[in-house]
Amino acid sequence: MSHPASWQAPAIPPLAHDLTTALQARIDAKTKPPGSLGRLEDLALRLGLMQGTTRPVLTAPAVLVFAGDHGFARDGVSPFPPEVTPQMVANFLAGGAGINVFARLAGLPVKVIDAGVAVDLPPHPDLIDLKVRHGTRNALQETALTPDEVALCLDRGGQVVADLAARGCNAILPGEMGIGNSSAAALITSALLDIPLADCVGIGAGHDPAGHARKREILARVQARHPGVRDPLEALAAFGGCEIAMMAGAMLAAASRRMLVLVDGIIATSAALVAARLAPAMLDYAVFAHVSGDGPHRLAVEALGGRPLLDLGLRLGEGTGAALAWPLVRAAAGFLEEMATFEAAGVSERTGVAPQP
Ligand SMILES: O=C(O)c1ccc[n+]([C@@H]2O[C@H](COP(=O)([O-])O)[C@@H](O)[C@H]2O)c1
Ligand SMILES: Cc1cc2nc[nH]c2cc1C
Repeated sequence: MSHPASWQAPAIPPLAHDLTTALQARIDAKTKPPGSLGRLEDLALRLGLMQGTTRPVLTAPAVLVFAGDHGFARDGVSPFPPEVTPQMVANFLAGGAGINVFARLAGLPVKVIDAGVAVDLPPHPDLIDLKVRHGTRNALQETALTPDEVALCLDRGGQVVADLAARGCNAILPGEMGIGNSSAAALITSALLDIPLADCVGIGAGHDPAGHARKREILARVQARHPGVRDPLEALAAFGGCEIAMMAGAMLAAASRRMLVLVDGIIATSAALVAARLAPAMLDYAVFAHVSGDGPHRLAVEALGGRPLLDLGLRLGEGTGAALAWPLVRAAAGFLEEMATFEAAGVSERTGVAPQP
Protein backbone atom coordinates (compact mmCIF):
# COMPACT_ATOMS: atom_id res chain seq x y z
CA MET A 1 0.00 0.00 0.00
CA SER A 2 1.29 3.46 -0.84
CA HIS A 3 1.71 6.03 1.93
CA PRO A 4 -0.10 9.36 1.48
CA ALA A 5 2.87 11.54 2.32
CA SER A 6 4.47 9.85 -0.67
CA TRP A 7 1.26 8.97 -2.56
CA GLN A 8 2.03 9.61 -6.17
CA ALA A 9 -0.67 10.77 -8.51
CA PRO A 10 -0.51 8.97 -11.86
CA ALA A 11 1.14 10.75 -14.78
CA ILE A 12 -1.40 12.63 -16.87
CA PRO A 13 -0.76 12.94 -20.61
CA PRO A 14 -0.89 16.45 -22.05
CA LEU A 15 -3.75 17.44 -24.33
CA ALA A 16 -3.02 16.86 -28.04
CA HIS A 17 -2.59 20.57 -28.79
CA ASP A 18 -1.00 19.72 -32.15
CA LEU A 19 -4.51 18.73 -33.31
CA THR A 20 -6.10 22.10 -32.50
CA THR A 21 -5.95 23.44 -36.06
CA ALA A 22 -7.25 20.21 -37.63
CA LEU A 23 -10.07 19.95 -35.09
CA GLN A 24 -11.07 23.57 -35.58
CA ALA A 25 -11.07 23.07 -39.36
CA ARG A 26 -13.32 20.02 -38.96
CA ILE A 27 -15.69 21.99 -36.74
CA ASP A 28 -15.74 24.94 -39.15
CA ALA A 29 -16.42 22.67 -42.16
CA LYS A 30 -19.80 21.66 -40.74
CA THR A 31 -22.96 23.17 -42.26
CA LYS A 32 -23.40 26.06 -39.82
CA PRO A 33 -22.18 29.62 -39.51
CA PRO A 34 -18.75 29.49 -37.83
CA GLY A 35 -19.08 29.45 -34.04
CA SER A 36 -22.85 29.05 -34.14
CA LEU A 37 -22.82 25.96 -31.95
CA GLY A 38 -21.27 28.08 -29.23
CA ARG A 39 -19.88 26.17 -26.29
CA LEU A 40 -20.66 22.83 -27.93
CA GLU A 41 -17.86 23.72 -30.33
CA ASP A 42 -15.45 24.31 -27.44
CA LEU A 43 -16.54 21.01 -25.96
CA ALA A 44 -16.04 19.13 -29.23
CA LEU A 45 -12.56 20.63 -29.57
CA ARG A 46 -11.68 19.65 -26.02
CA LEU A 47 -12.91 16.09 -26.50
CA GLY A 48 -10.64 15.80 -29.51
CA LEU A 49 -7.67 17.22 -27.59
CA MET A 50 -8.35 14.84 -24.69
CA GLN A 51 -8.62 11.77 -26.88
CA GLY A 52 -5.85 12.80 -29.27
CA THR A 53 -8.01 12.49 -32.37
CA THR A 54 -10.07 14.67 -34.70
CA ARG A 55 -12.87 12.09 -34.37
CA PRO A 56 -13.55 11.71 -30.64
CA VAL A 57 -16.09 9.10 -29.56
CA LEU A 58 -17.67 8.52 -26.17
CA THR A 59 -17.71 4.89 -25.16
CA ALA A 60 -19.26 3.00 -22.22
CA PRO A 61 -19.74 6.07 -19.97
CA ALA A 62 -20.78 5.36 -16.38
CA VAL A 63 -22.20 7.21 -13.38
CA LEU A 64 -20.21 6.29 -10.26
CA VAL A 65 -21.90 7.15 -6.98
CA PHE A 66 -19.32 7.03 -4.18
CA ALA A 67 -20.95 6.65 -0.76
CA GLY A 68 -19.47 7.32 2.65
CA ASP A 69 -20.34 8.42 6.17
CA HIS A 70 -18.84 11.10 8.37
CA GLY A 71 -17.94 10.94 12.05
CA PHE A 72 -19.26 14.44 12.74
CA ALA A 73 -22.62 13.79 11.03
CA ARG A 74 -24.41 13.43 14.38
CA ASP A 75 -23.05 16.72 15.70
CA GLY A 76 -25.50 19.05 13.98
CA VAL A 77 -23.71 19.69 10.68
CA SER A 78 -26.50 18.19 8.55
CA PRO A 79 -30.28 18.60 8.70
CA PHE A 80 -30.59 14.84 8.03
CA PRO A 81 -29.49 11.86 10.14
CA PRO A 82 -26.64 9.66 8.89
CA GLU A 83 -29.01 6.69 8.50
CA VAL A 84 -30.01 8.38 5.23
CA THR A 85 -26.69 7.39 3.60
CA PRO A 86 -27.34 3.60 3.53
CA GLN A 87 -31.06 4.23 2.95
CA MET A 88 -30.24 6.22 -0.16
CA VAL A 89 -27.75 3.56 -1.28
CA ALA A 90 -30.65 1.08 -1.15
CA ASN A 91 -32.72 3.57 -3.14
CA PHE A 92 -29.96 3.87 -5.80
CA LEU A 93 -29.75 0.09 -6.07
CA ALA A 94 -33.53 -0.18 -6.38
CA GLY A 95 -33.44 2.39 -9.21
CA GLY A 96 -35.64 4.97 -7.46
CA ALA A 97 -33.35 7.94 -6.77
CA GLY A 98 -32.98 11.12 -8.80
CA ILE A 99 -29.74 9.88 -10.33
CA ASN A 100 -31.44 6.68 -11.50
CA VAL A 101 -34.13 8.64 -13.31
CA PHE A 102 -31.73 11.05 -15.03
CA ALA A 103 -29.25 8.29 -15.83
CA ARG A 104 -31.98 6.18 -17.42
CA LEU A 105 -33.10 9.15 -19.52
CA ALA A 106 -29.51 9.70 -20.64
CA GLY A 107 -28.84 5.99 -21.24
CA LEU A 108 -26.18 5.79 -18.53
CA PRO A 109 -25.55 2.88 -16.14
CA VAL A 110 -25.25 3.69 -12.42
CA LYS A 111 -22.68 1.92 -10.25
CA VAL A 112 -22.62 2.56 -6.50
CA ILE A 113 -19.32 2.31 -4.66
CA ASP A 114 -19.30 1.70 -0.92
CA ALA A 115 -16.27 3.82 -0.07
CA GLY A 116 -17.00 4.11 3.64
CA VAL A 117 -20.65 3.69 4.61
CA ALA A 118 -21.03 3.25 8.38
CA VAL A 119 -23.00 0.00 8.15
CA ASP A 120 -22.43 -3.18 6.19
CA LEU A 121 -24.43 -3.28 2.98
CA PRO A 122 -25.97 -6.39 1.41
CA PRO A 123 -24.36 -7.44 -1.87
CA HIS A 124 -25.95 -6.22 -5.10
CA PRO A 125 -24.80 -6.52 -8.72
CA ASP A 126 -24.52 -2.72 -9.03
CA LEU A 127 -22.75 -2.24 -5.68
CA ILE A 128 -18.96 -2.26 -5.62
CA ASP A 129 -17.70 -2.94 -2.12
CA LEU A 130 -14.49 -0.98 -1.62
CA LYS A 131 -15.24 0.08 1.94
CA VAL A 132 -12.15 1.52 3.60
CA ARG A 133 -13.78 1.93 6.99
CA HIS A 134 -17.23 2.16 8.57
CA GLY A 135 -17.53 5.94 8.34
CA THR A 136 -14.74 8.42 9.09
CA ARG A 137 -13.59 9.30 12.60
CA ASN A 138 -15.08 12.45 14.08
CA ALA A 139 -12.95 15.36 12.83
CA LEU A 140 -14.13 17.44 15.78
CA GLN A 141 -11.93 15.22 17.91
CA GLU A 142 -9.27 13.60 15.73
CA THR A 143 -8.18 13.19 12.13
CA ALA A 144 -10.99 11.68 10.08
CA LEU A 145 -8.73 9.27 8.19
CA THR A 146 -5.24 7.93 8.75
CA PRO A 147 -2.68 8.59 6.02
CA ASP A 148 -2.90 4.93 5.03
CA GLU A 149 -6.69 5.11 4.75
CA VAL A 150 -6.38 8.17 2.51
CA ALA A 151 -3.96 6.28 0.27
CA LEU A 152 -6.27 3.28 0.19
CA CYS A 153 -9.21 5.46 -0.88
CA LEU A 154 -7.19 7.11 -3.64
CA ASP A 155 -5.89 3.74 -4.86
CA ARG A 156 -9.34 2.16 -4.80
CA GLY A 157 -10.84 5.04 -6.76
CA GLY A 158 -8.15 4.37 -9.34
CA GLN A 159 -9.02 0.68 -9.32
CA VAL A 160 -12.69 1.41 -10.12
CA VAL A 161 -11.63 3.44 -13.15
CA ALA A 162 -9.05 0.87 -14.27
CA ASP A 163 -11.79 -1.80 -14.26
CA LEU A 164 -14.15 0.42 -16.26
CA ALA A 165 -11.42 1.39 -18.73
CA ALA A 166 -10.67 -2.29 -19.29
CA ARG A 167 -14.28 -2.63 -20.42
CA GLY A 168 -13.98 0.24 -22.89
CA CYS A 169 -15.19 3.17 -20.80
CA ASN A 170 -13.69 6.55 -21.73
CA ALA A 171 -15.92 8.92 -19.71
CA ILE A 172 -16.91 8.93 -16.04
CA LEU A 173 -19.60 10.86 -14.20
CA PRO A 174 -18.60 10.74 -10.52
CA GLY A 175 -21.31 11.48 -7.98
CA GLU A 176 -21.58 10.96 -4.25
CA MET A 177 -23.84 10.29 -1.31
CA GLY A 178 -22.91 10.96 2.30
CA ILE A 179 -24.73 12.75 5.05
CA GLY A 180 -22.28 15.37 6.35
CA ASN A 181 -20.10 15.40 3.25
CA SER A 182 -20.89 19.02 2.33
CA SER A 183 -19.10 19.85 5.60
CA ALA A 184 -15.99 17.87 4.65
CA ALA A 185 -16.13 19.54 1.22
CA ALA A 186 -16.31 23.01 2.80
CA LEU A 187 -13.35 22.31 5.08
CA ILE A 188 -11.26 20.94 2.22
CA THR A 189 -12.17 23.83 -0.07
CA SER A 190 -11.33 26.45 2.54
CA ALA A 191 -8.00 24.76 3.31
CA LEU A 192 -6.89 24.26 -0.29
CA LEU A 193 -8.11 27.56 -1.71
CA ASP A 194 -7.07 29.43 1.44
CA ILE A 195 -10.37 31.28 1.64
CA PRO A 196 -12.40 31.90 4.79
CA LEU A 197 -14.33 28.86 5.94
CA ALA A 198 -17.55 30.85 6.30
CA ASP A 199 -17.49 31.51 2.53
CA CYS A 200 -17.26 27.78 1.82
CA VAL A 201 -20.09 26.52 4.03
CA GLY A 202 -23.35 26.00 2.17
CA ILE A 203 -26.75 24.81 3.29
CA GLY A 204 -25.94 21.23 2.27
CA ALA A 205 -29.00 19.03 2.32
CA GLY A 206 -31.14 22.08 3.18
CA HIS A 207 -30.40 23.92 6.42
CA ASP A 208 -32.61 26.78 7.50
CA PRO A 209 -30.71 29.97 8.43
CA ALA A 210 -30.33 28.89 12.09
CA GLY A 211 -29.07 25.46 11.06
CA HIS A 212 -26.69 27.03 8.57
CA ALA A 213 -25.27 29.32 11.29
CA ARG A 214 -24.84 26.32 13.61
CA LYS A 215 -23.07 24.37 10.84
CA ARG A 216 -20.64 27.29 10.34
CA GLU A 217 -19.93 27.41 14.04
CA ILE A 218 -19.32 23.65 14.35
CA LEU A 219 -17.08 23.65 11.28
CA ALA A 220 -15.07 26.55 12.69
CA ARG A 221 -14.38 24.28 15.66
CA VAL A 222 -13.32 21.45 13.36
CA GLN A 223 -11.01 23.81 11.50
CA ALA A 224 -9.51 25.07 14.76
CA ARG A 225 -8.84 21.45 15.75
CA HIS A 226 -6.75 21.03 12.54
CA PRO A 227 -4.93 24.34 12.06
CA GLY A 228 -2.71 25.11 9.09
CA VAL A 229 -3.90 22.36 6.75
CA ARG A 230 -2.94 23.34 3.19
CA ASP A 231 -1.86 20.07 1.63
CA PRO A 232 -4.45 17.96 -0.28
CA LEU A 233 -3.53 14.66 1.39
CA GLU A 234 -3.51 16.28 4.82
CA ALA A 235 -6.90 17.86 4.10
CA LEU A 236 -8.38 14.46 3.21
CA ALA A 237 -6.91 12.95 6.38
CA ALA A 238 -8.04 15.80 8.64
CA PHE A 239 -11.58 16.18 7.29
CA GLY A 240 -12.43 13.04 5.29
CA GLY A 241 -14.30 11.52 3.75
CA CYS A 242 -13.74 8.18 2.10
CA GLU A 243 -16.08 9.01 -0.80
CA ILE A 244 -14.36 12.33 -1.51
CA ALA A 245 -10.89 10.74 -1.47
CA MET A 246 -12.07 7.86 -3.66
CA MET A 247 -13.64 10.27 -6.15
CA ALA A 248 -10.34 12.18 -6.28
CA GLY A 249 -8.48 8.93 -6.99
CA ALA A 250 -11.00 8.04 -9.69
CA MET A 251 -10.67 11.47 -11.33
CA LEU A 252 -6.88 11.22 -11.41
CA ALA A 253 -6.96 7.70 -12.83
CA ALA A 254 -9.45 8.78 -15.47
CA ALA A 255 -7.31 11.74 -16.55
CA SER A 256 -4.24 9.49 -16.69
CA ARG A 257 -6.13 7.40 -19.26
CA ARG A 258 -7.32 10.41 -21.28
CA MET A 259 -10.88 9.83 -20.06
CA LEU A 260 -13.41 12.62 -19.66
CA VAL A 261 -14.39 13.50 -16.08
CA LEU A 262 -17.78 15.20 -15.90
CA VAL A 263 -17.73 17.02 -12.56
CA ASP A 264 -20.97 17.28 -10.58
CA GLY A 265 -21.72 19.56 -7.60
CA ILE A 266 -20.04 21.04 -4.56
CA ILE A 267 -18.75 17.76 -3.09
CA ALA A 268 -17.52 16.34 -6.40
CA THR A 269 -15.78 19.67 -6.99
CA SER A 270 -13.95 19.40 -3.66
CA ALA A 271 -12.65 16.04 -4.93
CA ALA A 272 -11.63 17.69 -8.21
CA LEU A 273 -9.82 20.35 -6.19
CA VAL A 274 -7.89 17.70 -4.26
CA ALA A 275 -7.10 15.89 -7.52
CA ALA A 276 -5.98 19.13 -9.19
CA ARG A 277 -3.66 19.89 -6.28
CA LEU A 278 -2.13 16.43 -6.62
CA ALA A 279 -1.84 16.69 -10.43
CA PRO A 280 -2.93 20.01 -12.00
CA ALA A 281 -3.24 18.47 -15.49
CA MET A 282 -6.29 16.54 -14.23
CA LEU A 283 -8.27 19.68 -14.99
CA ASP A 284 -7.54 19.26 -18.72
CA TYR A 285 -9.85 16.24 -18.63
CA ALA A 286 -12.51 17.80 -16.39
CA VAL A 287 -15.71 19.37 -17.67
CA PHE A 288 -17.86 21.10 -15.06
CA ALA A 289 -21.41 19.86 -15.60
CA HIS A 290 -23.23 22.50 -13.60
CA VAL A 291 -22.99 25.09 -10.89
CA SER A 292 -24.79 23.93 -7.79
CA GLY A 293 -27.54 25.88 -6.08
CA ASP A 294 -25.47 25.52 -2.92
CA GLY A 295 -23.89 28.97 -2.90
CA PRO A 296 -20.19 28.30 -2.35
CA HIS A 297 -19.93 26.00 -5.35
CA ARG A 298 -19.59 28.88 -7.80
CA LEU A 299 -16.49 30.12 -6.01
CA ALA A 300 -14.82 26.71 -6.13
CA VAL A 301 -15.60 26.17 -9.81
CA GLU A 302 -14.23 29.61 -10.68
CA ALA A 303 -11.07 28.95 -8.67
CA LEU A 304 -10.54 25.84 -10.79
CA GLY A 305 -11.11 27.79 -14.00
CA GLY A 306 -14.26 25.80 -14.77
CA ARG A 307 -17.18 26.97 -16.89
CA PRO A 308 -20.25 25.02 -15.86
CA LEU A 309 -22.51 23.84 -18.66
CA LEU A 310 -25.73 24.18 -16.65
CA ASP A 311 -27.00 26.53 -13.95
CA LEU A 312 -30.24 24.96 -12.74
CA GLY A 313 -30.03 25.52 -9.00
CA LEU A 314 -29.57 21.78 -8.42
CA ARG A 315 -28.06 20.76 -5.09
CA LEU A 316 -28.87 17.08 -4.89
CA GLY A 317 -25.47 15.55 -5.63
CA GLU A 318 -25.48 11.83 -6.60
CA GLY A 319 -24.09 12.85 -10.02
CA THR A 320 -27.46 14.28 -11.06
CA GLY A 321 -26.00 17.46 -12.59
CA ALA A 322 -23.49 15.40 -14.54
CA ALA A 323 -26.18 13.03 -15.85
CA LEU A 324 -28.30 16.01 -16.94
CA ALA A 325 -25.33 17.56 -18.75
CA TRP A 326 -24.40 14.29 -20.45
CA PRO A 327 -26.65 14.84 -23.51
CA LEU A 328 -24.74 18.07 -24.16
CA VAL A 329 -21.43 16.23 -24.14
CA ARG A 330 -22.91 13.63 -26.49
CA ALA A 331 -24.22 16.43 -28.70
CA ALA A 332 -20.72 17.88 -28.96
CA ALA A 333 -19.19 14.57 -30.06
CA GLY A 334 -22.27 13.85 -32.17
CA PHE A 335 -22.24 16.99 -34.30
CA LEU A 336 -18.53 16.61 -34.91
CA GLU A 337 -19.04 13.06 -36.15
CA GLU A 338 -22.36 13.26 -37.95
CA MET A 339 -23.05 16.75 -39.23
CA ALA A 340 -22.62 17.21 -42.96
CA THR A 341 -19.88 19.48 -44.25
CA PHE A 342 -20.54 22.40 -46.60
CA GLU A 343 -18.83 20.40 -49.30
CA ALA A 344 -20.76 17.13 -48.80
CA ALA A 345 -24.14 18.84 -48.53
CA GLY A 346 -23.53 21.29 -51.37
CA VAL A 347 -24.18 24.32 -49.17
CA SER A 348 -22.48 27.59 -50.10
CA GLU A 349 -19.88 28.83 -47.67
CA ARG A 350 -19.80 32.25 -46.02
CA THR A 351 -18.59 35.04 -48.32
CA GLY A 352 -18.41 37.68 -45.60
CA VAL A 353 -20.47 40.18 -47.64
CA ALA A 354 -24.23 40.38 -48.02
CA PRO A 355 -25.29 39.48 -51.57
CA GLN A 356 -26.03 42.58 -53.69
CA PRO A 357 -29.63 42.86 -54.99
O1 LIG B 1 -24.04 18.43 -5.29
C1 LIG B 1 -24.22 19.42 -4.55
O2 LIG B 1 -23.91 20.56 -4.90
C2 LIG B 1 -24.80 19.17 -3.18
C3 LIG B 1 -25.03 20.25 -2.35
C4 LIG B 1 -25.57 20.01 -1.11
C5 LIG B 1 -25.87 18.70 -0.71
N1 LIG B 1 -25.63 17.67 -1.52
C6 LIG B 1 -25.95 16.27 -1.10
O3 LIG B 1 -26.44 16.29 0.24
C7 LIG B 1 -25.65 15.49 1.10
C8 LIG B 1 -24.76 16.36 1.94
O4 LIG B 1 -25.48 17.33 2.65
P1 LIG B 1 -25.18 17.49 4.20
O5 LIG B 1 -26.04 18.64 4.63
O6 LIG B 1 -25.56 16.19 4.85
O7 LIG B 1 -23.72 17.78 4.32
C9 LIG B 1 -24.81 14.61 0.21
O8 LIG B 1 -25.38 13.32 0.11
C10 LIG B 1 -24.77 15.33 -1.12
O9 LIG B 1 -24.90 14.43 -2.19
C11 LIG B 1 -25.11 17.88 -2.75
C1 LIG C 1 -32.99 12.39 0.85
C2 LIG C 1 -31.60 12.76 0.44
C3 LIG C 1 -31.12 12.36 -0.82
C4 LIG C 1 -29.81 12.70 -1.19
N1 LIG C 1 -29.10 12.47 -2.29
C5 LIG C 1 -27.89 12.99 -2.14
N2 LIG C 1 -27.83 13.57 -0.96
C6 LIG C 1 -28.99 13.40 -0.32
C7 LIG C 1 -29.44 13.82 0.91
C8 LIG C 1 -30.75 13.49 1.30
C9 LIG C 1 -31.23 13.93 2.63
